[in-house]
Amino acid sequence: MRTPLVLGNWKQNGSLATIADYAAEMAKQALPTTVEAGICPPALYVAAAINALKETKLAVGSQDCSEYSGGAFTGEINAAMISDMGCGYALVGHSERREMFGDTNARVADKFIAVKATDVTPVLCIGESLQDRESEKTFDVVGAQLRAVLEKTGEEGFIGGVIAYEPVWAIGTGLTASPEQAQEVHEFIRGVLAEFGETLKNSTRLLYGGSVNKDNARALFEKPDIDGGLIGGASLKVNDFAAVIQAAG
Ligand SMILES: O=C(CO)COP(=O)(O)O
Repeated sequence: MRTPLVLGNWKQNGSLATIADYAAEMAKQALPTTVEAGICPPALYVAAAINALKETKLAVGSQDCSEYSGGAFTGEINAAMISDMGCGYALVGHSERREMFGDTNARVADKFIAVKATDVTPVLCIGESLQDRESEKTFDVVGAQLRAVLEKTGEEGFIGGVIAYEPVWAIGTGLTASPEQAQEVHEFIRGVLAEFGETLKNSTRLLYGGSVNKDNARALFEKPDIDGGLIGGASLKVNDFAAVIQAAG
């Protein structure tokens, strides 16, 4: 049995004031006890978010993690620091990092391994572009992104990690993959995991991300290989995010 997981990725949004309001409103929401949930605010606000969300069910995560363990890497934050602050999760390989900040498959694998070496759960983000999908390369691209990590970690080194499938064409566009399109790729991902071990295949939680909102979440989460979501825009509004978490229960 895989516990559903819903994470909000705030990207470069939020402030001390919005975090305080958000936490106060979230504390009033009845969230299902059967769902794990959290938000990933900008790194600078992790401490404030952890403190503000104490009275809620929400954990806090990091949006990225350095592949290096420490030293002269200006601007970077390592896995030990993310753990030290009390984060439950760290995203690695988000498409915005891959596209705009040069995160290659090899670097993302090293980031995953760095997070996995701590008590923080790594969330490996993978997904194809519109061009990939139109040229029928979805499985090639997603498979290569996933294998780049699995070939370095093996089953043992991956177990406990989470995968978020986020088709790039569905991120922030309002174009959601249909539940059938998402399920098809999730089933493919589980097939790749099976090449590395049955336990890995059965235990790994697979999240869908890309324009998930309170209206489309339930149909996506009902699919057999979709174990929750990674939510961008809709995670910034308490009522919307709470409804998405409820849809996973
Ligand atoms: O990139 C995403 C989450 O990481 C998805 O963003 P949206 O939900 O805003 O499309």
